[in-house]
Amino acid sequence: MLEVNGLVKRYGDQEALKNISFSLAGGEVVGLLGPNGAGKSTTIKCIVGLLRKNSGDILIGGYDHQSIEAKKIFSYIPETPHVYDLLTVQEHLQFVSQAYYVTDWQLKAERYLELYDLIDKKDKLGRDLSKGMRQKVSICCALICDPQLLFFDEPMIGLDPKAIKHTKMLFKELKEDGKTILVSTHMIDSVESLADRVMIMKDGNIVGNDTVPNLKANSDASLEDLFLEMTSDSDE
Ligand SMILES: Nc1ncnc2c1ncn2[C@@H]1O[C@H](COP(=O)(O)OP(=O)(O)OP(=O)(O)O)[C@@H](O)[C@H]1O
Repeated sequence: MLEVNGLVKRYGDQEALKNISFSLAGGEVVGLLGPNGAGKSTTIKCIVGLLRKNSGDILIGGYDHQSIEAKKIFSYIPETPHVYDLLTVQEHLQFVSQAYYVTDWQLKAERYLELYDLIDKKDKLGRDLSKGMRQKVSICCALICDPQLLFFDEPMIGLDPKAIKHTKMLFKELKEDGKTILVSTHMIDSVESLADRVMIMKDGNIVGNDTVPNLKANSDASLEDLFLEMTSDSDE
């Protein structure tokens, strides 16, 4: 479903991604972990085409990631949600649905709006939404087009406990439906319970890429301890 080969991204002189390669099979849920500045958001932004890569190949569903065919397959939930100031919550869902030719969007919209306590906010304009509400709208817009592949960049940030609970539930549902998910997060516990595999980044490299049981093999350490060990600087 996703193939990343030799991805390099530089910001000026700084090499934020140092030739990384990985793939996601269809139906896999993969957690992307790493300390602040490790390169998680840069990786996701390069894949979804928001940042121009310096080199490397990225294929989504076998298509170049910049192609329309690839863009039909995935949704992206950014770290910082962007909404349209002058569209209401309901209009966001209608707009995305029409762009993606979703026919039964009203029913789906109702379900997601209800799940995220947005029913009574559906006529509120984007510019009047709180950060958490914007994040909820962003998630609802991504889900309504029923993508095969989803990229979540720290989806829980800004959400209230109820929304976090429902988002975890949605992850389970998406996994059961065979969706492929790459989720960047600092919530190690959630990754441990939901992800088939974990990729750990440090300084623009992938320093760990395996299932949680394999990463833990021959060790009594928790995933959190392993993460801290793999991402520590040797002089610490
Ligand atoms: N627009 C930018 N211009 C210059 N450098 C950038 C830019 N965006 C990110 N970087 C740098 O690239 C590196 C990777 O940043 P990135 O945002 O991908 O990390 P991250 O793993 O997502 O971090 P966090 O957990 O804090 O969100 C960091 O050193 C960061 O300072």
